[in-house]
Amino acid sequence: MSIESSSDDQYGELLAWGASMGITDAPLSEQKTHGAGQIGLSSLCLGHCLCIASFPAAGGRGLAAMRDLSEGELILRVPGQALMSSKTARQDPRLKKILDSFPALSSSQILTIHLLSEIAKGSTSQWYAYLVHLPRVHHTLSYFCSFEAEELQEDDAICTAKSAAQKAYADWEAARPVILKMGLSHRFATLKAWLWAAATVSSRSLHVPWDEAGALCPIGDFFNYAPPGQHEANVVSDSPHSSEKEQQLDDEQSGFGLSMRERLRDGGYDTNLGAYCFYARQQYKKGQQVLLCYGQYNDLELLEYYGFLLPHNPNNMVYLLPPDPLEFGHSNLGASSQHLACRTRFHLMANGNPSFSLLAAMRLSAASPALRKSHGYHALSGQQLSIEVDNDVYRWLSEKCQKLLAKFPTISQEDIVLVKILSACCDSNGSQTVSAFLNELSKGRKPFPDFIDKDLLTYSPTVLENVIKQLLQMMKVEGFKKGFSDHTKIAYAFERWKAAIQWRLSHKAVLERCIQYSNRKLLLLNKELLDR
Ligand SMILES: C[S@@+](CC[C@H](N)C(=O)[O-])C[C@H]1O[C@@H](n2cnc3c(N)ncnc32)[C@H](O)[C@@H]1O
Repeated sequence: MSIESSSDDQYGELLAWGASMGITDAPLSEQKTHGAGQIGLSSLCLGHCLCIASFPAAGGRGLAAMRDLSEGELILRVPGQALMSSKTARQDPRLKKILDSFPALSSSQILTIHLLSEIAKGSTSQWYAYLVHLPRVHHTLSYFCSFEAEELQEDDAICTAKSAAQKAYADWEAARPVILKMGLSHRFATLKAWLWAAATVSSRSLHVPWDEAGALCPIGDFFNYAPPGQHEANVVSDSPHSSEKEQQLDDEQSGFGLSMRERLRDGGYDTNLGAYCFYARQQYKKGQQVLLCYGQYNDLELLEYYGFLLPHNPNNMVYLLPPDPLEFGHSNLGASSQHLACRTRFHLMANGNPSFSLLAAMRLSAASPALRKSHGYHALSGQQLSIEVDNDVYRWLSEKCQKLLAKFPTISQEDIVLVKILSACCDSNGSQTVSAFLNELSKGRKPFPDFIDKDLLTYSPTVLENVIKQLLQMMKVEGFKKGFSDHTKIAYAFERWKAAIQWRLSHKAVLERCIQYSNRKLLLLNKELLDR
């Protein structure tokens, strides 16, 4: 972690602007009221308990604790007047007039247009000091080209990625007349500008009660993400008993849906204070990164809305439809059970265990009609119906996951090697080295230059051959060759490709864990049968 001190030139203007807007990390007791706005004591908005810092392994730029922070402490306030939302969009009389003649635009479209219009104003925008520090690049699913979407390798995920790109395109087409009517220069009306602005809104807006698109929150949007259940992520093991807490989360989520997400957020707009308030979700030591929970997301959602993946996401899941009773040679479920099937969510959790609802549905499907009628309620309360039924359930589950894994065009080892190569390419400073490597590959030579980890050679020749095939296939992708000499373009394309591979790897890992879990269950069940 490197702390970029608050007086650092790079953020000096932003921090001074923040203070002038009333943004502050000072305690409420140190707050002074000055005219209509609330101004912090300092000329800079950070420095009491937070500072901007760099965390290359956990989100890049973020906020660090400048002193020990205690759980629940109020650590940052961003007054309503500093936020950018559809409300402030309508405070611009020109934009308001045009927006009024396009009533079909969604809140997100309005916020995206507002962002583009403020950027077009340059230094005359009231948010200028904030806007110049927005990231230039995003890797959300809306940026994925068809090749990158297909590289997710799983039908639902591919469909999600393609839909995200299509939706971004459709949103742009509908918003373009507004942008043109605003008289913004052509570069603000391009699809490229739209994708960037929409991804900025998606990855940085925070929930506000008055608008479903949320609001852009200067300084508050420097917090990087930690998922709810982070602690469980650290203890995820393949032990069948490690899932109790996750099971609880799963059950609670099924029961309360969105309200669970609400509770897990550690910041929110406080109408009494008229400010977005952020609280420390745990104790932090001086220098530690202070994180925010944006909500509960699985890996695909993180990629879709925020453009990144966590190394271990305790909330990842693989959706899995339960078997039809016919697969066990039984008649169909009755109407009430079918109702259950429609209502509940079936998935494997990050540790590979089936969710409560999936297990219940599998047990009902595997039970004979007579057992289902007499003891079906046991399944609905999470209990075993019989050893034989569980035996069928876990055999089905293990085989199902093996079949799903076999459908993927690459195996996990190949994905791991590809990720290593792509990471090395992205991390390598020398664009020439990367280009030279790709050139050699395209000529049929298969070198592994120095910047690529030598331990790759410990993988089997078949794995390496398949990896080379994948790299060559990617190089044929339209548009890639055009950007061949542009290292930045290649690096971005590699980042997205790497994210797609990492996504499928974590998806496969859940299936692999489920196979191990089911097989362990089968061993235990067989032992129970023998002991009987
Ligand atoms: C609200 S911004 C957080 C601040 C951001 N790092 C910045 O430099 O402005 C959200 C974005 O930060 C990155 N990010 C946040 N948390 C992350 C994490 N735990 N790991 C990797 N990237 C993360 C993602 O790119 C995400 O879209």
